[in-house]
Amino acid sequence: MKKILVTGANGQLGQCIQKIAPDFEDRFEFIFADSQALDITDADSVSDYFYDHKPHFCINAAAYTAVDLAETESEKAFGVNAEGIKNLAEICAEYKTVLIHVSTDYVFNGDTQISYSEDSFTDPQGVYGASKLAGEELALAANPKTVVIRTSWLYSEFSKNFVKTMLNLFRQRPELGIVNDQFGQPTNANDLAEAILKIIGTEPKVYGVFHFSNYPETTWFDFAEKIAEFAKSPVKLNPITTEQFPTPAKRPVRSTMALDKIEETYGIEPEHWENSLQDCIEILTK
Ligand SMILES: NC(=O)C1=CN([C@@H]2O[C@H](COP(=O)(O)OP(=O)(O)OC[C@H]3O[C@@H](n4cnc5c(N)ncnc54)[C@H](OP(=O)(O)O)[C@@H]3O)[C@@H](O)[C@H]2O)C=CC1
Ligand SMILES: Cc1cn([C@H]2C[C@H](O)[C@@H](COP(=O)(O)OP(=O)(O)O[C@H]3O[C@@H](C)C(=O)[C@@H](O)[C@H]3O)O2)c(=O)[nH]c1=O
Repeated sequence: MKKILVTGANGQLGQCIQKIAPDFEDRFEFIFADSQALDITDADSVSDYFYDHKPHFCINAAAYTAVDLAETESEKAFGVNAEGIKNLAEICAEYKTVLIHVSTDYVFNGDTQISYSEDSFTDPQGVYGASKLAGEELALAANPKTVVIRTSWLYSEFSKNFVKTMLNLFRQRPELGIVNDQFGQPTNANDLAEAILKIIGTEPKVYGVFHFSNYPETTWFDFAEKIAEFAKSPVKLNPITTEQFPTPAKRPVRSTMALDKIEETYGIEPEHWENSLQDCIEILTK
């Protein structure tokens, strides 16, 4: 039976993969490694882990994802998101392991009128995005069998994310200002987990960069409005500008990604973000 190693297994995406793994256990053996079991920045541990387990596939769900904190923790962000990925990709190349690595829409500068394709110009606006871009490049250079999946605005019932932050704030505050001039595509991490396992299930032969998210684009404000509606919250939301909500890291104004390549190559059809959001809110509010 082929083995799938999942790094960063206790993060948001890692937990979504753990949730659906039983559906695939007739075909694959899963090895879930959290940051304690396997620190991807420790090259010797990564090497020992691969020697012990010899996975056929490695899903890298390990990452440094604190967008604002990264501005003052650049070394840490690059340590995990670039050096850590290089360690994984190099060992994957040695064992002929397919690496499925997850990246972000924050590799783009957001200054666009059309959706970004996989080969669009990258120009990250902050340290997090720059570290993720470095990770993509290192992974693709070190291991020819690498699939990089860029996704955006990830949320789920697990870990920390915008949807859970909003639900918490709705309980604490009668009124909130939410930026309405940043556009992107929210993505339920459960849908991403399904997409990744679908790619693995087809024994991937096409490598490189792919985009995956829910669709179509929206703003953080409209996203928050839907969260409030589905959660039946009485909170009052006010649309504000980016200038009215200053943050240490600059976010892209419009990071909407085109999704046709993953559909044409792997038959993965994106879900409307409102449907996927509703599923998540049902779980979080029941
Ligand atoms: N969250 C989002 O909105 C988006 C995320 N992405 C990308 O999707 C992927 C998954 O993100 P998500 O699940 O939300 O991230 P999380 O922050 O929820 O999870 C990341 C996991 O990585 C682990 N980790 C951190 N450092 C190391 C390390 N050195 N070795 C091993 N594990 C480590 C963390 O463990 P611990 O907590 O113990 O440190 C944590 O469990 C990431 O690549 C991210 O960049 C892309 C777009 C949007
Ligand atoms: C909490 C809050 C945020 N905002 C704004 C700030 C920001 O522009 C936007 C999103 O805020 P957050 O900080 O929650 O999201 P952020 O950490 O920027 O989310 C990003 O995470 C990384 C990991 C990714 O890869 C990206 O795809 C994206 O999902 O909402 C408000 O306007 N009002 C609020 O009350």
